[in-house]
Amino acid sequence: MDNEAGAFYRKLPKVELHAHLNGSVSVQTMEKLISRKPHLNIKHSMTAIGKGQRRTLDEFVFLVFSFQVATDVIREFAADGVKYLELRSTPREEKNTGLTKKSYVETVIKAIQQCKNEGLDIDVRFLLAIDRRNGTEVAMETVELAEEFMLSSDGLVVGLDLSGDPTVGHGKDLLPVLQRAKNCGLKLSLHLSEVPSQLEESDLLLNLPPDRIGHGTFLHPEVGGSQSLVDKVLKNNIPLELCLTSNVKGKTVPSYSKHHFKYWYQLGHPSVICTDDKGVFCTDLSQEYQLAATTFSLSREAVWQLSQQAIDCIFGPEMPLVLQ
Ligand SMILES: CNc1ncnc2c1ncn2[C@@H]1O[C@H](COP(=O)(O)O)[C@@H](O)[C@H]1O
Ligand SMILES: [Zn+2]
Repeated sequence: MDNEAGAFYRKLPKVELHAHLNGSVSVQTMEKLISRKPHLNIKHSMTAIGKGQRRTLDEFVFLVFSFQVATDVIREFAADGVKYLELRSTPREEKNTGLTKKSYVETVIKAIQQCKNEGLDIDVRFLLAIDRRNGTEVAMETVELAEEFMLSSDGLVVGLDLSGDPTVGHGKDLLPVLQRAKNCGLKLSLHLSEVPSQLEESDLLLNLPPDRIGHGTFLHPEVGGSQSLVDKVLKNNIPLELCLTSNVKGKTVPSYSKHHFKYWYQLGHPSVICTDDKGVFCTDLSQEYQLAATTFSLSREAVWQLSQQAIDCIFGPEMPLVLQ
């Protein structure tokens, strides 16, 4: 990376709207936990994400050290010039240790507050994630938890994410749960058409409509989607969260130049550059902006506008700061 350009992207004030907490844990954090807690015999574990084995922190270790892990992740985003961050994570529990889903959410909230108290120049909000692999009942529990925290977290919990293996389950089973969440004021960001041939599911979920779309890789006709799906997205002006490295490394997109960023950006549709899993995919938001700029020949002015436009897509009630 050329230094002057690298500095520009790092200094650029940025908004990150699609970051899974566990997938955002850096190798440095993993190494730190390993060296500080040798008795725990912590190892990196390999997790299948997309079509490959990726390095993530062991689930048990992640849960036990979730406070340190979350503060590290937030500090790293802040150091990368991210001024507003929405983290998403699946509430998890560990019966043997008494860690509950509720205490997990509280821990992440405490980490957010700790970073605020330290005076870090970043505003953080939290989306609870529904893992589609866990079925409708768990999804409903997650919505109830999100409702509870929306009222008790001083506005830190703002919505829900739908994620997990996109080939498992069908969105139609989750419609009532998602509708309920929407009715009570939770914002919805849904992983949609992350893999091909999900036209029916995407169509149903777009009728909600969601407040933002994660990936939307296969919505447009050129890749087997349809014009009517595109029209729904445009009509409802639903922003897309686009993660270049994640999609190329996850092999849902053949190359950077074929990334669907081009399609939506050319339409003038709100397209927000995001990292997805910065730890897993060894990237950061500056790098993603730089990749988008070099791949699609964006001027610095255009890059600036791209990062400014992301402010209109946040779930927080208002942008408490002016990006400048
Ligand atoms: C690469 N594309 C992706 N597609 C779908 N779901 C993904 C994902 N990347 C991550 N996750 C979801 O995020 C969880 C990890 O973060 P948390 O443990 O919840 O913090 C994964 O288990 C998966 O459900
Ligand atoms: Zn994702």
